[in-house]
Formats: sequence, structure tokens, C-alpha cells
Amino acid sequence: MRSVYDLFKKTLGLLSKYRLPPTPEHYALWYVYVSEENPELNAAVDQSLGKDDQLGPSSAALLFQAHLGDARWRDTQALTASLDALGQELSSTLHDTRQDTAQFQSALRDRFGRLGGIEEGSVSLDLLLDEVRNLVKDAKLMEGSAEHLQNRLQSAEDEVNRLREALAKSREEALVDVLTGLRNRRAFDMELEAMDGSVSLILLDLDHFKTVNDTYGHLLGDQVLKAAARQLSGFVRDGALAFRFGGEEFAVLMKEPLAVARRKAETLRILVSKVSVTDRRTGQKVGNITASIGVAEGAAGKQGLQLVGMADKQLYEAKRLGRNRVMPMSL
Ligand SMILES: Nc1nc2c(ncn2[C@@H]2O[C@H](COP(=O)(O)OP(=O)(O)OP(=O)(O)O)[C@@H](O)[C@H]2O)c(=O)[nH]1
Repeated sequence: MRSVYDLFKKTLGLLSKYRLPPTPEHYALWYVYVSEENPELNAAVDQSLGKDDQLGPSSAALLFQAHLGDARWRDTQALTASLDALGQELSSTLHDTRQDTAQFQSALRDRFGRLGGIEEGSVSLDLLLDEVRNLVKDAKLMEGSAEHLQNRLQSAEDEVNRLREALAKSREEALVDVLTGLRNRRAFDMELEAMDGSVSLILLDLDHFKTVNDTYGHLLGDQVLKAAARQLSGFVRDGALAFRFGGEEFAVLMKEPLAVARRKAETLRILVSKVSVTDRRTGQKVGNITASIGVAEGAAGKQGLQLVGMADKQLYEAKRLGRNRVMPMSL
């Protein structure tokens, strides 16, 4: 058995090898990887590392989301499971009721058959009364069963409606970023997987955002993120979709070729440079916001992860070359 110390050492080794900032997510990702608790995660990480043995923060975040998940999404999954369970219970209730009804029908048939076979004068009144009494008893039983079914159906329907509403709300919340109102990373993953054919991805990361936070405070940093998100929302049209990809990173997905996406990325870079936020308390202005942008074109659907990896690499290339620039992949 590997010691915790061993796992810890390996985790730190991987964090530094792939030059990922030591965030709790990155730490969790590598810890689960070295402890080999989640074979799916290990396979996905290995695939993402690819031939060039690299993994950027965007790919790491994507892997974290996909395999270690977030609480709100787990709530949604739990609600879906409850709805499924309720559906199963309902169908078994209906099945039981069908059986009760069939039994009642066959009992009725028997009794009517017996009554029909009775010839005038050949049977006592007591026997006849007994048969009628039994008929009434069966009918009462059936009535009770029908009433029970109706009650169960009614309460199941109420429960289904309640769960449906909770599910719709939870789904909505699980796909929206609370701070910016843009769709979040989970929504991005789902959208990319649902798309087919070739798509372009613009990955945008605000430059030196830590300095913005350190200089003006986290709250003003949040305002800058919101303002950048507004620029993105205003910018996307013609079916393009904007997302908050994580932290100070945003994504735009579009069904356009690389050349068009590259031009749009340039427009987006200029739009972000116009972001300006004023601190209401001090009157201080935060401006000069710049962004580095990676652009890639590739297959959506199940292979979408590769597209993210390509855009991520271009984004890091843009950072490496001095930031505040667009780096499209070469075709
Ligand atoms: N205010 C605020 N800051 C955030 C949020 N999410 C992430 N950040 C901050 O974004 C900063 C990202 O810092 P780094 O990853 O070091 O990157 P950077 O300073 O932008 O530098 P480069 O990306 O290399 O240009 C960190 O300080 C995070 O705390 C958020 O929701 N609000």
C-alpha cells in the first residue's frame, strides 16, 4: 500500500512538472490521479497529456469538472434518479392494479357463470344470497383497490411535479455561472459534446488578473469579470455561444472556420481592452485590461476535448509571447 506521504510527494511532483498553479482543483486532480482511485480519470488525463506530455490549466479544469464534478450538478443527477425511481414505482403500481383488476374480472366471471347455471327451483334462497353477498364483497374490494390506486397516483403526480420543478431549477442553476450570468463550464462541455462537425473555439484569458485582485481587491476584480462577460454577451451572435470557462477565462464556441474565428477573436480582444470599472468608494478606475486569446478549429462531439487542448495551447503561446494578442492554431 502506498503511504499518504508517497501520494503527497507524487502529487506535488506532477503539479510542478506540468507547471499548474497549486489550486485545490489541481491538487485534487493529481492526487486522485496518483492514487489511481478513478481509472476513468486516469485514462482521460493520459489522453489529454497526449504525445507532447503537456496539460494546461484549461484542460486540467475540464478534467476536474468532468471527473470530480461539482455539487450542484450532483444535485441535478440525484433529482433525475428520484424521478426515475418514482416512474418505476408508478409503473409497478399500475402493474399490481392491472393484476387486481384481472383477478376481479375472473372472479366475477366465475360467480356470474355459477349464477347463470342455477336453474329455477334447484337452489335455496340462502345460497343465492351468499353468491350475491360475495359479489358485493368482491366489488367492495375492487372499489378499495381503485381508491388506493387513485390516491397513490395523485400523490405520485404531486411528487413528480415537485421534482420536475426542482430539477428544472437545479439544471438551470447548474449550467449558469453565478457571478457573470454566462453559461458555465459544465454547459460548455455539454454544448460541445452535442455539436457535430467542425467548430471553432476562442479561449480568452484576462492578463495579469491576479495583479488586478491584488491591487484593487477581489470585489473590484469581480466587477471586471462581470464587465468582460458583458462584452462577450454583447459580442456573440449568429449562433455563437459565450461561456465563463473558469476563473478569469472565457470561451466562445462558433460554427465558423478558423479564419472567421480569428477575426472575431481580434474584435473580442479590442472589446475587452475597453473594459473599465470604477471603484464607487474611492473613485479609482480600473482600466487597461488586456486578454490573451487562443483560437482553434476542430471536431466537436466526443473529440471536443482535443479542440479544447489545441485552443489552450494557443492561449499559452499567446501568454508566452507577451500577452494581449490572438494566437490561432496553424492549419
Ligand atoms: N475577483 C476574482 N478573481 C478570480 C476569480 N476567479 C479567479 N480569480 C483570480 O484570477 C487570478 C488568476 O491568476 P493567475 O492564474 O496567476 O493568472 P494571471 O494573474 O491572470 O496571469 P496570466 O494569466 O499569466 O496573465 C487569481 O488571482 C484568482 O484568484 C473570481 O471569480 N473573482
